[in-house]
Amino acid sequence: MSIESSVGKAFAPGHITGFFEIHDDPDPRRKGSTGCGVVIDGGIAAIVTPGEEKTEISLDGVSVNADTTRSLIEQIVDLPVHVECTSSIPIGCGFGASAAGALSTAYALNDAFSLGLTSNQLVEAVHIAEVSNGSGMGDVEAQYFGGVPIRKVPGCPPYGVLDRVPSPSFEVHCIVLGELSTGSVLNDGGFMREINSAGRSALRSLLSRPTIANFMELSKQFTLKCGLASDRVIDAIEAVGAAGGMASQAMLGETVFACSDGSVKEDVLEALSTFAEVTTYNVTSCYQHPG
Ligand SMILES: Nc1ncnc2c1ncn2[C@@H]1O[C@H](COP(=O)(O)OP(=O)(O)O)[C@@H](O)[C@H]1O
Ligand SMILES: CC(C)(COP(=O)(O)O)[C@@H](O)C(=O)O
Repeated sequence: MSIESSVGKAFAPGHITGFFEIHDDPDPRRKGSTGCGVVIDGGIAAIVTPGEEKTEISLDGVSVNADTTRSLIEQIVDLPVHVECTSSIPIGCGFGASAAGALSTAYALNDAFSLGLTSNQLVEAVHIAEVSNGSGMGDVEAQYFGGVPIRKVPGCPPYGVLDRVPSPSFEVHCIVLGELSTGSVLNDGGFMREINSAGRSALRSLLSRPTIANFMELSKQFTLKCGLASDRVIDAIEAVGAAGGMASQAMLGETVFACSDGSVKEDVLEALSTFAEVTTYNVTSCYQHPG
């Protein structure tokens, strides 16, 4: 395919982190987070074409800086490109949008320009872009792994080690109450001490009982311990609990995510909808119930 006619298209899913711990390292490939979250069917789609004088990125039709995506592009191509992103997740609200935007762009560039890179190589480039911009620490590994990824060892392949909470597909219901900048939290030493100690003990407990119910409970305890939750986030989490469901804060966002047994789903949706509009996503996981 000639450069003039190259078009690449790809989609990458969002990832909601329930709890995490940051591990520093001078090597960006080894720096990252451990923790657990859910990969959802909403995410970011990218269409890539050759650019003219300079690289241009748009998000839902508006021209954006998109520093993480820009650093990713600079690592894998040396010509200007045009990237059109379309998002079905909120940006800056704990859905891993920066990683989803860069990962979909990476796949689309690989396709458009026949770069011949493997998935692991693309994930590595996105991971380096995320870590060096401070926009995420482990979302991209989770997004490429799918389901309910447990990040046991930080970093991109071959350093990071992942596993999954085994579960059939299920729904998560989300409300967004505001934005929270990932960078500002990661740079706050006070928050990070609480986060790291709470994240470490949550991972240990999850590995001794890897179920969705335990993941939700540990995520809630993490939220309460690390001191990031606003009163409204805590009120919404409690309202879901009172309706018979389980909820926690999406890290790092002013967002609440919830799941429930089918029997109380309507009550959980009603409780959440008193705070904000509810969006439901699907989490595809390891296996199906036989019926
Ligand atoms: N391709 C992209 N699509 C959407 N947002 C992107 C993209 N690349 C970088 N970003 C940036 O990512 C930032 C949001 O990331 P962050 O604050 O980590 O929140 P989250 O990842 O939870 O959405 C936004 O400022 C946005 O401009
Ligand atoms: C929690 C966070 C550090 C940030 O997540 P987000 O705000 O969604 O980019 C994530 O990247 C992780 O490593 O778990």
